Amino acid sequence: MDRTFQVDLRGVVDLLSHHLYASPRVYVRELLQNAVDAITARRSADPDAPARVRFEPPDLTGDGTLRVSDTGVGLTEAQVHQFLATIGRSSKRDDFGFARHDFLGQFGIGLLSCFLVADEIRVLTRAEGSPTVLWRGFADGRYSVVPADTERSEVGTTVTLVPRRDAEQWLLRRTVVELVELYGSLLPVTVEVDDLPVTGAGLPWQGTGEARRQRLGSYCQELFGFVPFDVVDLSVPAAGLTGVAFVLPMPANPAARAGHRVYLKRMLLAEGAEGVLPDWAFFARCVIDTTELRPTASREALYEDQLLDDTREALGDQLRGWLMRLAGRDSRRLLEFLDIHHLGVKALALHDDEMLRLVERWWPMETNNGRMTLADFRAQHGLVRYTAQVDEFRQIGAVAAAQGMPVVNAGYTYDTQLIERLPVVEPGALIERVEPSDLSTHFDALEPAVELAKRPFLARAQRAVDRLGCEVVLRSYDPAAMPAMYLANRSAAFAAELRATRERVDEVWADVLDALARTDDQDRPQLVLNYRNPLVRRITELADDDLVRLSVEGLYGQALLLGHHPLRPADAALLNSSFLGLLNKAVAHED
Ligand SMILES: Nc1ncnc2c1ncn2[C@@H]1O[C@H](COP(=O)(O)OP(=O)(O)OP(=O)(O)O)[C@@H](O)[C@H]1O
Repeated sequence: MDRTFQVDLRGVVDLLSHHLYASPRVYVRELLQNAVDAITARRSADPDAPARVRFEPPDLTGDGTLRVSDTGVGLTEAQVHQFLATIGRSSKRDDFGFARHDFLGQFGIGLLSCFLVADEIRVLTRAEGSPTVLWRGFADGRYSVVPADTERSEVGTTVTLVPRRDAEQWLLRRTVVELVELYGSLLPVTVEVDDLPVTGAGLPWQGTGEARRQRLGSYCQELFGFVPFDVVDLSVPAAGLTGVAFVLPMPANPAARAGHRVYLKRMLLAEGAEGVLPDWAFFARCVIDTTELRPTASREALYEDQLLDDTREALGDQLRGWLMRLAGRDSRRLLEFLDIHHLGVKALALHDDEMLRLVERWWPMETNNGRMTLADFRAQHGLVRYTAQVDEFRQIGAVAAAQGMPVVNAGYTYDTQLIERLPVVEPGALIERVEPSDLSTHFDALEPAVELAKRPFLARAQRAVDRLGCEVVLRSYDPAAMPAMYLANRSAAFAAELRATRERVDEVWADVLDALARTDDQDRPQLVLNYRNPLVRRITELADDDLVRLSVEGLYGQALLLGHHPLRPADAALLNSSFLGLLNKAVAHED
C-alpha cells in the first residue's frame, strides 16, 4: 500500500533556521517576495491592477502582531490547500516544474521562514470571483482553513504573524523599516511601512550626466564607505543585468575577497556576494541587478552555473575595456590608477596580452638608470636585462650601471613573470636574466705579472675570510670608488641560508642540512676586491699581516652592507672586531 510522507514541521523549521538562512531577518524578504509575486501574477492578466504592499507593525495593529497586505492575485480555497499547506509546492513553477521567469520565488518553502519569528501565521486571502478564506498555520504543524468572518473589500492577501515569545524584537517597527528598506528599496511596486514609503527612487544608476555622477558617488560612499576613483557602467543582456562597478580609491588586498551587492529582479539578494567579478578585478566593487541569474535556495548567494561563468567573464571584459579607454584618453588618470592598483593589473597581464602591453607601455619600473617603462627601456637599450630579486638588483645595480649595463629590477611581485612573457606578445623582444655572479665576467682580469705578484696577498686575504665560506678574488672594474663587492648567485645564497640555519639547529638537523649544503667551490660567494680602487691597491701592498686581515675583514663587512645581504651572527661579530681592531691601530698610530 502506498503511503504519504509525514513532515515534522518543527524539524523543518529548525533545519531552515540553523542550516539554510543566516538570520531570522529573511522572513521580511520572503513576505515581500510573495507579495510582489502575487502582484506580478495579477498584473499579468490585468496590467492596471494596483501594485501596493503595506507593512503594519505591532504598534499599529495594537495586538502584538505584524500585518502585511498586498494587492496581488490572492488565493482560492483550493489553492490555499494546495500551496500554503504543502511544503515545497509553489504556484511559481510551470507544468514541468521549472521556475517561472517572472517570479522571485520558486522553491515553495519561503513562507516557512516566518516560523523563525512566529508561532502562528494567518493568511486572509481573496482571489477574483472567490470568497475570502482564512488559513491559520501553527509552528507545530497544525493548520486550518475556514471561510473568513468578513469579506476582504479587495482582491489580495493579508499575512499576519503572531510573534514567538522570544522573537518579538524582529517584528518591531524600527526593525521592520530597516529590513524592508534593505531588501525592498529598489522594488518596482509601492512598498510602505505604515504610511512611510520605502520604494520609489528607482535604480541608482538610472539617468545620465553630472547629477547621476554625483548621485552615484554619494551612493557608493553610503554603501561601501569610499568615494570611488571612477564608476564603470555594467550591462550583460544575456543575464538581464545592469549595474555599476565602483573603482576603489585605495589599494585593495587581493586575498581579501570583495563582496558585491546583488539584486535579483530588484530584490536584494546579497550584500557581500563573491564571485561576481573575476578574481583579478579586486580593485572594484559592484552593485548589480539581474533578472536571469539564479539564486541558491537560501537566496543569499548566486548559483554557480554556466550563465554566472559567462556573466563574470563579460563583466571582466567591461572593466578591462574601461581601463583600455582610460589609457587612450587620460594617461595622467591611468598612472594614478596604476599607482593604486598595479598589483591587480599585473595579475591580469600575466594572462592577458592587451593588459601586458598596457603594463609595458605605462608602468614605470625601477632600473639602474632611474624609473622607466619597459617600452622606453627597450627603445633605449634593446635588450631587457633584469634581476629576478630585489636584493640581487641592490647588489649589482650601481656597478652594472658603471659598466654601461642597464638592468631592470624585476624583483617585485609579478615583474619577472611579466618580462618573461614579453616575447610572447612582442615577438622581437629580447630579454636576459642576470645574476650577480654574471657580473664578474664583465670585470677585467689583472695583468699576469700583477696577478703573480699579488698571490701572497690573496693567500693572506683568503685566510681572513675562509671560515665565512667565501672566496677572495682581485679584479679591476668601475666605479673605481667602490673597493669591494660581495657576489652570491642563487645557489650560493641558498647555501648561505642553509649555513645560517645550521648554526641555530641541533645535531640531527645539522647533519641533514650539511648533506644539502654540499656545494661546489664555484658556487661559493665571491668577495671581489677592486684593484682600480686606490685604497685596495694600498692594502695589497701592506706588510703587516694583522693589518691585512683587519682590512680584508672590513672590506668584506662593508660589501655585505652595501649589497643588502643578510648578516649572520658570524658576519656581525667580524664586522665589529675588524672595526675595533682598525680603530685600535689608528689610535696606536697617533700615540
Ligand atoms: N501573498 C501571497 N499572495 C498570494 N499567494 C501567496 C502569497 N504568499 C504565498 N502564496 C502562495 O503560497 C505558495 C508558497 O509560498 P512560499 O513563499 O512558501 O514559496 P514560493 O514563494 O513559491 O517559493 P520560495 O520558497 O522560493 O519563496 C506560493 O507559491 C504562492 O502560491
